[in-house]
Amino acid sequence: MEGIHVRFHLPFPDFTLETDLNLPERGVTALFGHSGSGKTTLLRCIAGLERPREGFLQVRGKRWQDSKQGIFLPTHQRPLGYVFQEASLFPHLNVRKNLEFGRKRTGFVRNPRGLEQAVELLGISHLLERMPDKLSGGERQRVAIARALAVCPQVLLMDEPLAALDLQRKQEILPFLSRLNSELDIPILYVTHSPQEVTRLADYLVVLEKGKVLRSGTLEETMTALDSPLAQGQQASTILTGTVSAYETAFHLTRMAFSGGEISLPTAQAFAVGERLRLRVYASDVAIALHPVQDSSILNVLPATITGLANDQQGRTMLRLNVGDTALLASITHKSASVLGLHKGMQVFAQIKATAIL
Ligand SMILES: Nc1ncnc2c1ncn2[C@@H]1O[C@H](COP(=O)(O)OP(=O)(O)OP(=O)(O)O)[C@@H](O)[C@H]1O
Repeated sequence: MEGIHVRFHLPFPDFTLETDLNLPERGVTALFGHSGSGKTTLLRCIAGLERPREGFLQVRGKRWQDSKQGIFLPTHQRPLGYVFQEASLFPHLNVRKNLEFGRKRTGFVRNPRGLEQAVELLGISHLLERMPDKLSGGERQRVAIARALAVCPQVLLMDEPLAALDLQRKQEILPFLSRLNSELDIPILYVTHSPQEVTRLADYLVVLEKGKVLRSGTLEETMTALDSPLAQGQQASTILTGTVSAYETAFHLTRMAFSGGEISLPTAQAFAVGERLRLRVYASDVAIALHPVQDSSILNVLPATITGLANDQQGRTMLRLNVGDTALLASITHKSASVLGLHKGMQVFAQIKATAIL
C-alpha cells in the first residue's frame, strides 16, 4: 500500500506509545480515543517532533524515518502540514503574509499555485488583507488550515482543529473540512475525541487506548464492530454512503442507492441523480420485524441478516446486521430480542425510521 506506514515505540515514564499501522493514501483517517490515549504523541512522532529510538515511517513510498538504518528527516524537511487546536497566526502579519511565511520556511513547495488553491479551497480570498485580530475564531482556523495546505504537503496532520470553537463556528467550518476530504489527493490524519466529527468526516478510523491501537479499519468496520466503543450507547450509529438514484419532487423525497439496496429520505433540497451522499442512521432508529411489514408509515424496510448481538446499556441489545454487504446497527430492548427469539444468522427485516444527511 502506498499510504502511510507507521511503526513507533516511544516509552515515557508513565506511558508508552506502541503503534504499527498501515493507513490509506487518501481520505480522512480519524485518530480517536480518550484524553491521554496518545493521539497527539502519534502526530508529533509523524511530524518528527518526537524521535523514538525505534521508529519507522514511510509516506507514499518515501522513507522519512527508519531507526534501523539511521534515517530521520527533521521536521522542516518533512512535506507535511500541521493544524493545531489554536490557529497561532502571526499577529503582526496580515492573512496573505501569514500564508506566504509558511511557504517560505519550507524547502519542499513545488506547486506555485499551492497558495492560490488553498485560499480557494478554504474560501478565504476576501480575508487576505485582514489582520488576524479582525478574524472570527472560525475564520482564523480556516486561515491556519490554508497555511498548512499552501506548502503542498504530502500529508495533512490536524490535531483537534475544532476543539477551541463554539458549536456555531464548528458548524461553519465542517463543510470546508468535508471539502478537503473530497478534493485533496493526500491523506489527512485527524485527531478528535468527538464521535460526531468522526462520523461526519472520517473514512478510516484508528481507536487508541493507553498508547496502543485498540482497533483500526474503515469507518464502517470500526463503527459497527460490537466491541468498539463507538457501537455502544445512544450515539451508536451507522454511516451509509451511496449515490442519489431519484428525487420524487411531489414528496420532496430523495432516494439513495447503496450496496444494501435503496433508502428514501425527505430532503428540503433536490439532489441531482448520481450525487454522492453520506447518511447517518442511529442504531436506536432501526427496528426489527420478522416479516416484511405492510401498511406502515416506515418507508425503509430492508431484508437483513443478524451477524452479531451484544448486551448494551440499560436493558438494550445491540444488533449487528448485514443489509446486502453493508453493516447496520440496531438497538432494541432485551425484551424484544427475547420475544422475537433473535439469534445470529437469522433473517429479519430492518425498519429504518430516520436518517440524516451528513
Ligand atoms: N514528553 C513527554 N514526557 C512524558 N510523558 C509524556 C510526554 N508527552 C506525552 N506524554 C504522556 O503521554 C500520554 C499521551 O498524551 P497525548 O497528548 O498524546 O494524549 P492525547 O490522546 O492526545 O490526549 P488529549 O485528547 O487530552 O489531547 C499522556 O499520559 C502524556 O502525559
